[in-house]
Amino acid sequence: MTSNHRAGFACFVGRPNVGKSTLMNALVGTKVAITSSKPQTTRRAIRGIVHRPDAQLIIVDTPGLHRPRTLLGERLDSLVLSTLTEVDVIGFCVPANEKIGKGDRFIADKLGAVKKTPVVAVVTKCDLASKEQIAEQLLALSQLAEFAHIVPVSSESGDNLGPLADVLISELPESPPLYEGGQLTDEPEQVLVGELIREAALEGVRDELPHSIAVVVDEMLPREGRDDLLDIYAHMFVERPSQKAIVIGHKGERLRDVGTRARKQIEALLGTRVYLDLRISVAKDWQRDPKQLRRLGFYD
Ligand SMILES: Nc1nc2c(ncn2[C@@H]2O[C@H](COP(=O)(O)OP(=O)(O)OP(=O)(O)O)[C@@H](O)[C@H]2O)c(=O)[nH]1
Repeated sequence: MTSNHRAGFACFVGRPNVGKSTLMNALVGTKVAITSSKPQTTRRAIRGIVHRPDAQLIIVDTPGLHRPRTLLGERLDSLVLSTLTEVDVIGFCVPANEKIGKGDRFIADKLGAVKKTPVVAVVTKCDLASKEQIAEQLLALSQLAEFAHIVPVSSESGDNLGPLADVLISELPESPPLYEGGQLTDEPEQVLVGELIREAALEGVRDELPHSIAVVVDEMLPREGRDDLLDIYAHMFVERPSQKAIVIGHKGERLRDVGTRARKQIEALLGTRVYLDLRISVAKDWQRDPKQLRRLGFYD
């Protein structure tokens, strides 16, 4: 590995419907490569990873930025702001075919407060705008705030996605890859869902059981007759009965809590309501059994 390999986290913000999800998917491609993560990595839901020989760009989800009308809205906002300070670069998305409005200005103001994180303005949906419109939008953005870069793209045609990745990567710190490469999966969602459950289960007990929890997602299927609800059946494995007791907690309270937190993260990731059936079993000494390890999704 070369010494100037870069790796880090990016997130995309912007009004609803400006093309954030489409852009993230276009950058990452259809397949998501995730295997075991190294412990220092983010707690946020991972949308995908751009793997290149020279860099690893990890794109995380941000909860929506809203104009706060309620206290809850304000709390949500501070959550968003804390996410923004945890990433290495922020992509601020504005569509090429709509004039900059109040909503965009509100978000730009918020981003201005996140001094430490560089912001790249991304003009999305350029295939829907004329050259003049795109030029106007670039100018309007340059007058709106101080951006590290301004990049016009189209997720639809793929125009300029490579240069956008270059620019985002240029803002990442020098670092070896944070996630193991290799192992492409056809079931990225299933793998991601397993990661989210494991993260939720580890929260608060990381010191006691750092590497002793594995998660297998057995099945993910839409509830019959409903298109807005996904049933997920997952299994957590620990190595010993004493660890099972820790994860379950007093009267099952902790396990319920893990389920609720994981479910919320999964819903945010998949954009659908989720029913999560989460079981826990003891798989004796799974860490020492290579076959079990592979089955549980560990490739180290
Ligand atoms: N023509 C065109 N349409 C696009 C492009 N990017 C996104 N869209 C469309 O714009 C709409 C909104 O895109 P999303 O990616 O869902 O937008 P979003 O910002 O993630 O929306 P929220 O999840 O509501 O925040 C969808 O209908 C996309 O198909 C693009 O580059 N060109």
